[in-house]
Amino acid sequence: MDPAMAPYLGSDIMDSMDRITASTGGSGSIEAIKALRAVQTILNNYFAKSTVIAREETDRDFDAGVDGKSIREVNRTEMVVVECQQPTHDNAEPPGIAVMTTNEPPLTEHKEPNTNRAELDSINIDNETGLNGPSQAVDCPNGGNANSIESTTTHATGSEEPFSPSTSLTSEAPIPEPGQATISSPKVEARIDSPEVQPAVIDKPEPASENRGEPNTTTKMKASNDTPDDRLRFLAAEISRNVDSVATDELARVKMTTAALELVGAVRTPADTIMSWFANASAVSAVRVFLHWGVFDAIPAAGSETKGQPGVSYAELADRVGAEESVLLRTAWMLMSSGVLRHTAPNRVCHTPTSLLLRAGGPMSEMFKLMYTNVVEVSTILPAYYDTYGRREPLGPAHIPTSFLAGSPELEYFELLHQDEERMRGFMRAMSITHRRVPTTGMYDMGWVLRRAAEEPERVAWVDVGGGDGHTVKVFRRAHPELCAARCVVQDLPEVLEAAAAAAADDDELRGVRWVAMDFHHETPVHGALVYYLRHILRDYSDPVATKILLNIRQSMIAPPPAPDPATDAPAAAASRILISEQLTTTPPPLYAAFKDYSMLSIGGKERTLEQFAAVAAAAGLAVTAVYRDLGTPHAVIELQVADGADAGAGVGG
Ligand SMILES: C[S@@+](CC[C@H](N)C(=O)[O-])C[C@H]1O[C@@H](n2cnc3c(N)ncnc32)[C@H](O)[C@@H]1O
Repeated sequence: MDPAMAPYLGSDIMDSMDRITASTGGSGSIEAIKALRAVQTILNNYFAKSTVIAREETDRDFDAGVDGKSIREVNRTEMVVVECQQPTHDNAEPPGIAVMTTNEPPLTEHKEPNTNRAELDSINIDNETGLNGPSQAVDCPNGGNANSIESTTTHATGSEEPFSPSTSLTSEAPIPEPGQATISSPKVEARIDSPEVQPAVIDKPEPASENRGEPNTTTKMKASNDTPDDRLRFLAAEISRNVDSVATDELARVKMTTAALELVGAVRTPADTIMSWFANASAVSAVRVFLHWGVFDAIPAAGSETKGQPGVSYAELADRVGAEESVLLRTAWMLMSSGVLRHTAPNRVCHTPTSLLLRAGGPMSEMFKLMYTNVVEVSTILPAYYDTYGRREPLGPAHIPTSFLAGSPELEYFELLHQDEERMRGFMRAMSITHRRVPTTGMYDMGWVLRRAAEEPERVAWVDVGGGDGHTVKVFRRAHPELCAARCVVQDLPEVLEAAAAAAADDDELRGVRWVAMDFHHETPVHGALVYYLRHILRDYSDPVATKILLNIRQSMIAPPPAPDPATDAPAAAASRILISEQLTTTPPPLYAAFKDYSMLSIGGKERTLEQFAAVAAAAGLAVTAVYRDLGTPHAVIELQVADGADAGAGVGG
């Protein structure tokens, strides 16, 4: 897009809005159509820009698998310190008052938020621990054989990450009011990392997309939301404001998408809204058919033009997939009008970045299939499911809608997946692309973990509970090469780890990581680790099941130490912490967050609010001690420790 156009796009919409509100009778709908067109122009320009990004991602995801190094790292964390129910020792914070927030300034290079670089640099690296060694270092204490699986038990349930909503009518972030990513207090006090880091007073910077010498967005927004028309003007301005940075700034992209989609929704008629659901559903249906026929693989990729012509003719394509040309054409039209495929004159069809992601074996194509089953197919039996089990949340882990759909209600979700090896592999592949939409690094302050790992070399530093094929550990170790592989453990079901450990043998980034087979419904075999990391685990389960999983982990944790004993002056072992990396749902959630929660119903899981996480934690004898919230997505890291008075684990060791 020509950047010179940027200032005019917003005013175009605003002019149309003015004309809508000024007009009466029939002309109002004409103006509404003009406004919609203006919004469409914005969206088209936006998607033209995002196409460039998508193409990079397409190549990366498809040709090279997920490459965490090229994932755009945007520092966008807000830390919320919640009421701290413990610990009680001397250097603990007093039981806190709720909700303080910070924003980090955007960074040109990645670092973990709130991490004190100087402090990290001063860590006395012990060569024996491998903490400063090459990332493949395997000679750390507690080191294991990359290919060994250390214990075996069986089975469980789980879920997957829904696919990108970027071209459908969804909103990604919990930003009911775009622009509200900044919190109003000019100075906030943040307890960075209790109990080991002193409280700090931090000046709140403006996020990049708002820091352009324009009037304060939050103030403007509040002033502009008095009437529905003000709201429309605000949304138009919000889109305009973010145009320049949308291709480079993730937060700007999210704000712009959220505002544009809300704007479209606001100027559409209710009947059009209802019909648009079925337009989206038809595109989903067409994708499913084309996946089944192998159409996305039969269209040549860019660069393989025949006789200088892009793509392939409809007749040739129909021939390649064994379909009648007219039915192929009508299905393709559905996808062209949805921006999934591109028509070129006279009778040819080409890939777009979206359709490239749908080629067989790609992680996005696997994600599509998973979501198709869990959302679309499950929807066909949901009324019957509720008639059978009652109109209540599925408690699971068995007797969930997906197992009901499969005709095997007695099975848990992962038992279902394991019945079909290809489906299971597809699930794991789908999980591997969640890092950009569901940030892994960049949210949590890793300072204490790295420091304590150096100070307590006998302890396991990082246990990825339900870590699958280790892709998350990989991403963490790229960001923190000091995190020695042999101090990291990936725990998962035996059947998952068997394949993962074998594949890891050829992967330099995973060499030395320990693989511990287990069933988190029954045990947590690694005791006294610094961190038990649960990414996308609890959301797969109902409250009672999630509580049981946390309870099992608590048995292995070290509780916050009592006050140091002046007689011995022995330094206490750092308390173990659980880090839950998941969506933090707001009430009410925006569309994308609601959709993720709704899709979790299919497997008996749920996305949770902070209060719901705190309740599940409390039932397991744990307390929420900090929350790091991502500003660009609805995701957060919720930190738990053993609550005051609760029994804790068995002590240090592996
Ligand atoms: C939704 S995936 C999340 C994977 C990974 N943590 C991530 O963020 O991509 C759930 C993981 O939990 C594992 N899992 C399911 N049931 C389990 C159980 N009973 N014990 C251990 N792992 C289990 C699955 O194999 C899968 O790897």
